[in-house]
Amino acid sequence: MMTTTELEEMVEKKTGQHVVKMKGVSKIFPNGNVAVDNVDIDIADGEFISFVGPSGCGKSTIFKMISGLVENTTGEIEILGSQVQTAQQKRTDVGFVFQDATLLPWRSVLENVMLPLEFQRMSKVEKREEAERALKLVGLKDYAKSLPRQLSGGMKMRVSIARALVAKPKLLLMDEPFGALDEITRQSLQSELLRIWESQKMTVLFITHNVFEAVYLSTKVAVMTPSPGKIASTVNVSLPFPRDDEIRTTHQFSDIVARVSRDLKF
Ligand SMILES: Nc1ncnc2c1ncn2[C@@H]1O[C@H](COP(=O)(O)OP(=O)(O)OP(=O)(O)O)[C@@H](O)[C@H]1O
Repeated sequence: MMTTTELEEMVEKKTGQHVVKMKGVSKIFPNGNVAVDNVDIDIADGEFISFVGPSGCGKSTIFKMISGLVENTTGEIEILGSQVQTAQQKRTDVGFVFQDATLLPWRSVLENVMLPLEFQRMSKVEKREEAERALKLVGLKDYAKSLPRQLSGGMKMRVSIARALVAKPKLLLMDEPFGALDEITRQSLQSELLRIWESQKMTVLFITHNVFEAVYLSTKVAVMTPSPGKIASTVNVSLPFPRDDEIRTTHQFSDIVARVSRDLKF
């Protein structure tokens, strides 16, 4: 088991490179809504950071600015060492997972996972092998030929995660991926996600409304408050990895949950 200090050293060692750097970033929509106000945040390589906050505090807008879908009004955003516009062109570096699995219903599970590789210069055999590898990672290798409608909600989400992982992204953006799942499925997918994150050595940015989920998953939690959307605090989650289910019942876990919940109220 990795101790807290070892974990911090591991993240520290990789900290030479910041995967996301935001400085003085604001987004004011044309109707005057200040969705994000003067956000500064540096996210180190290998970090798992959750953004928690009430509806409307700017979480999705931050993700949209990182992915280049929405332009920032002020400030600078650097992703994987380049300005966001350039990062946008290197699409395979960044993977996305949303609350809705958004699978193509007429395509098999394997064909859905192969989608992001469609325009890559690889042979069909290689594409298939990469998709099979991603499906194995999420524990669905036996469902390659199934159609999405034959899967449960949790399995569909696993396919969606496999599709995001197939191009081996360095940065994975997950916008409330488990929000629509029941609590048991949700907890099992949380454990799976941590196992994948540890084995794939990528950086994950994760949006959730659920403080327990944020603390269980993350190395850091960015607590956001609304009107205007701001990062009120960044809380280090100094719990060791790998994290098993028991960790959720420890005092240390409850203390961090209490700290995040307190910051949410400011
Ligand atoms: N296109 C838009 N035009 C005007 N205002 C917008 C637009 N998109 C978002 N907003 C406003 O910006 C603020 C932040 O929205 P955002 O969707 O980023 O919040 P959020 O924290 O992701 O919310 P939720 O948890 O409900 O998804 C909200 O007040 C929202 O109404």
